[in-house]
Amino acid sequence: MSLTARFSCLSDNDPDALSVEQARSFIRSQLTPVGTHERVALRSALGRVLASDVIAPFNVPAHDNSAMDGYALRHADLASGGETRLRVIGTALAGKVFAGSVGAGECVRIMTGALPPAGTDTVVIQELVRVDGDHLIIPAGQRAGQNIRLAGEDLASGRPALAAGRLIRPAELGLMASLGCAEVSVYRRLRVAFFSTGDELCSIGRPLADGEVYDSNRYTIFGMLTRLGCEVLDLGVVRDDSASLEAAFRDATAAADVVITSGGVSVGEADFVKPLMAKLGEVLFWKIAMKPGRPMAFGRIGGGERAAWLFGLPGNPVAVMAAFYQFVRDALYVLMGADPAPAVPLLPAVSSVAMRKAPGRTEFQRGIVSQVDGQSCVRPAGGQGSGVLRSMSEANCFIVLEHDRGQVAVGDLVQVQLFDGLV
Ligand SMILES: Nc1nc2c(c(=O)[nH]1)N[C@H]1C(S)=C(S)[C@@H](COP(=O)(O)OP(=O)(O)OC[C@H]3O[C@@H](n4cnc5c(N)ncnc54)[C@H](O)[C@@H]3O)O[C@H]1N2
Ligand code: MOO
Repeated sequence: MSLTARFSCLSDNDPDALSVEQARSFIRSQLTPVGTHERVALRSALGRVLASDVIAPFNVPAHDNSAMDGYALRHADLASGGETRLRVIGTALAGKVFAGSVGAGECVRIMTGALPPAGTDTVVIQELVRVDGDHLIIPAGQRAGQNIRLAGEDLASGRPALAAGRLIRPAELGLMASLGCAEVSVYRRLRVAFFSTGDELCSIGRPLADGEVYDSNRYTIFGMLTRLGCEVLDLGVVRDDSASLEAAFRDATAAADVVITSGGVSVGEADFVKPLMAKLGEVLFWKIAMKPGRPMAFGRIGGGERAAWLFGLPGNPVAVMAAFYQFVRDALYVLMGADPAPAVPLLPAVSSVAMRKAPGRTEFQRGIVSQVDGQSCVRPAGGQGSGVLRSMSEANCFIVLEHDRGQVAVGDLVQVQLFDGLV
């Protein structure tokens, strides 16, 4: 039997295919972070992963301060039932310490963020009070300590504010800035090399010959890797011959932590990729019970110091993206040091159409989720062929039809994965 025949994945219910969950946990079990760290200026840390804990060097907020515009007073001065009349003796502004102290029967106008003057313990918001010349009338029902943010309430001095492994998003940048961090220690960028295989592929910038298609996979892969913050190395289109492919694999392995290929992993005459992967390294699995993205090789290529992780993605343009988002993304996060790797939540939505689905594989349909009468509803975004990039572009989510699920009827609850997050 030829190698390509042994790597076949002909039947929809292939007993050799791993389930999506098995493939995910197997990949996860193989990987550890790349390990090398570097210090970068705070802004350059966006999208990177923290390599060491960030310990708060002081309390945040550093001092008690008012959460509202209003009046700072001594709670003990307030009558237990009915109104209280206090004399206003000055104003406390944010960024300026109020010089005096507040005695019995007195209060101070206070702005949000200002330190409560000595003697005060409570702030009453200005909307609740009446001003009568230099006096203030306060209604009953004020709680001791209300509207005062306490020192250390956000972050306590000496405690970890962020743990190593945290992916740095805008909130983390702001948090570290609030601690005065000008530089942070992050994992080095992951180096990912990729190339496309196939004699029918034409790189953009050249006219198409008969039977050729433009290579779009290198652009989707470039986009997905760049968004993940990887250092990308585009090795172009490699012809379907063993020598060129072997040279490309060696170049990629020498330069990168991860090698991604697209095409040539199925059973066609010219599908040399998998056998070569097996020759140059170790293919750990190559079939997943999913659609699209069924043939996907995962393994290690090269040896010793110069070994790289390998993802041999299928050629079909949507299969590339589905396999990347379902497996490669998480794997790259682990290699980048992210712990836990940021998960993409599965959210419930009501299907507005019937969908054909056979049990025995997980399907990732491209969908459009929208709010109808306060409820999330989803429908497929046009043609679901593995080569139809247009519906991938029009979709805003994957509709995830689980392994054991059969047909979907109108009104059934399904799970969706949104393409875009907020931050
Ligand atoms: N007899 C069988 N045929 C196929 C099977 C199967 O099990 N038995 N599986 C199908 C599935 S599912 C997929 S996915 C593809 C994967 O095959 P390959 O990884 O070998 O991909 P190719 O044959 O090279 O290409 C498939 C398709 O995608 C186009 N393509 C490839 N690379 C690019 C690129 N960089 N940019 C744009 N388009 C690309 C290529 O022209 C083909 O049309 O195999 C099925 N067949
Ligand atoms: O796995 Mo293929 O991706 O169904 O097109």
